[in-house]
Amino acid sequence: MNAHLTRLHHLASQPSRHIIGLMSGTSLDGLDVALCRLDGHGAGTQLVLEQFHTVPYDEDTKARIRQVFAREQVSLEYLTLLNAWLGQLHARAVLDCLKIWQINPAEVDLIASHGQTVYHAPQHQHQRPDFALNATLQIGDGDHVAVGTGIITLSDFRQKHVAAGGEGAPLAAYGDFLLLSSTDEERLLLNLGGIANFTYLPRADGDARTAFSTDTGPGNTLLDATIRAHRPELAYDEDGRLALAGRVHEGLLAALLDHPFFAAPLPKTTGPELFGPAYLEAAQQRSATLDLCLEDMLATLVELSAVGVARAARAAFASRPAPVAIYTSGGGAHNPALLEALGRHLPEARFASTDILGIPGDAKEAILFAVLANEAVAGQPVAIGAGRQRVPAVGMGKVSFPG
Ligand SMILES: Nc1ncnc2c1ncn2[C@@H]1O[C@H](COP(=O)(O)OP(=O)(O)OP(=O)(O)O)[C@@H](O)[C@H]1O
Ligand SMILES: CC(=O)N[C@H]1[C@@H]2OC[C@@H](O2)[C@@H](O)[C@@H]1O[C@H](C)C(=O)O
Repeated sequence: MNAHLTRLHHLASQPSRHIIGLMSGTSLDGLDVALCRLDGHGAGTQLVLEQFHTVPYDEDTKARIRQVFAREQVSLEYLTLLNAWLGQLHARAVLDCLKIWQINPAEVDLIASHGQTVYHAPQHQHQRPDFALNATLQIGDGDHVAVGTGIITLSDFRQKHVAAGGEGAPLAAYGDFLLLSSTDEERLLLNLGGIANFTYLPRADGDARTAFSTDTGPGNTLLDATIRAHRPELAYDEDGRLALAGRVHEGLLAALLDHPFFAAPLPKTTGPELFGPAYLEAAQQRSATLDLCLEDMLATLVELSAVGVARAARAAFASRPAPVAIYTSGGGAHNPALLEALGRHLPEARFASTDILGIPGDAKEAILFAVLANEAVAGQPVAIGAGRQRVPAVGMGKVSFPG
């Protein structure tokens, strides 16, 4: 038998595994690297986050990704080169982290590599009559990560979800369900990344078929793009200072909300392909706000993100406006302006960070891919959301051997 297959077989039968989760999200701020120890699998999964670091992308890396990111037309040569280049970059980032942590790569059992989403195309978004399907593309090939690190790597998690009838996202529900279901309360796990999304978790003794995750609309993506356009020296509106100094422009907000995505049924996914500069400029034109000051723009975009979350949360809890616990994660959870707006739109909710559940908010997405890899190797397809469209019960991740 192939020695790597023997190793994988051995790993699958062990009581615990060391798995590095890698996530590079829509904000292009860097690569999140989470070294996890995962004991057991399925409902018995126990997680210890042993190390976490975000390896920041330098300006050259950001610029390279932006050449293709969410763009309808790109150079095929450039995309091909970037796929390999990013895989190698991610492999080096893992080795750098292991060196800093003084851990031998041989002590790591698996890498779970999300890669970089460069284009997300659910059917409701691309609306092409010649392609009646959902599709999504992540690059930073897993073979390069495996060969570059010498560690067996699982990657390209989203294709199976699409193949089985999903939109390829959000995948958070599968890991959230295993790690964070509670016997005491129903939960929303709200991730405020470039795109905002949440997982609805019924109580652990409740009906697992009702668990699901959905995108809710923009999180930080339009805020970051707006800052970059007005103040190129700033990466984002730190601590929401500029947004807090502005006032919501109701006309612009109404124009932004006048998009079918916000009324579409759950679960749904989206990306910067939709919520990008063209969408924003069209809404500004319709509301005659092309010369709105930066502070008011940001205040309005914060409001948009919060309204998107609140509308989806109310749809998730349609029949029960009961108090609900909302646990935040992702970069937007550090933005007081966004948290203030969310509190106003969901006054019945209790907000806290996922940190108090033992999952640091900045590491959560990388951890979730480690959990998916753990299930792919040692577990079963996670059965949630049965009866809902677009939430297939599948195992996810393709295996790359280092040699
Ligand atoms: N202190 C802060 N104040 C305001 N905003 C912040 C702060 N820290 C982070 N952010 C926001 O969070 C963003 C990064 O978020 P995060 O890393 O969760 O995104 P991502 O994982 O790339 O996105 P996605 O989950 O959509 O893939 C930054 O670009 C910024 O907009
Ligand atoms: C296609 C894609 O990469 N989607 C991301 C993105 O970033 C946030 C949101 O949009 C979410 O749907 C998803 O990531 C998380 C990790 C998920 O799949 O749960």
